[in-house]
Amino acid sequence: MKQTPTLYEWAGGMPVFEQLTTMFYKKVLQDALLEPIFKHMAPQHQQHVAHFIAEVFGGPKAYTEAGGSHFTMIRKHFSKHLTEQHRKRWVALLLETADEIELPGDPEFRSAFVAYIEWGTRIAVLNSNTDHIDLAEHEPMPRWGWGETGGPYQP
Ligand code: HEM
Repeated sequence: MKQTPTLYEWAGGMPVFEQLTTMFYKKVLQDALLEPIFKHMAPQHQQHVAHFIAEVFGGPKAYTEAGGSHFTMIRKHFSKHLTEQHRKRWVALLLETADEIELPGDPEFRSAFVAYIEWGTRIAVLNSNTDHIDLAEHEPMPRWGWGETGGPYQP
């Protein structure tokens, strides 16, 4: 039986994730709605986000090995006051970039990719409108695969 690749492998590995975020944040900084939110971001921001998503998709643990965690990432969004408009634009620009860099376009990969982006961005908006969440600091990184979400989140 053929082994199922991780989403990370199927996407093409780390250079692809780094290309995705590099091109994406160039667009973000040219976008009138998003530029004010991101204009002070750290120069390594693109790389951190690439490493974060790559790890979630089954790639190397570059984000956690550099000292990051799910909690660290969530905390970066605190008090940013993101709106649904910001989120929608962020998603649109990311998916546009995915097409431009020819991220795999097969239905299964794109479905899993979009599902994660939809989930992650909604969480970012929620956490950006608070400065406190009940999440343990050692909470494991999310792991995203090819399948269904497995039902609603019930604490
Ligand atoms: C799947 C969705 C998302 C992921 C995985 C993600 C990931 C990250 C990570 C890893 C950081 C920390 C970067 C660093 O340490 O340098 C970060 C920071 C940040 N993110 Fe997100 N993010 C997501 C969605 C969003 C959305 C939808 C927005 C706004 C529309 C947003 C706005 C920001 C901002 C403003 C920062 C701080 C930037 C700064 O350093 O000034 N994020 N995000």
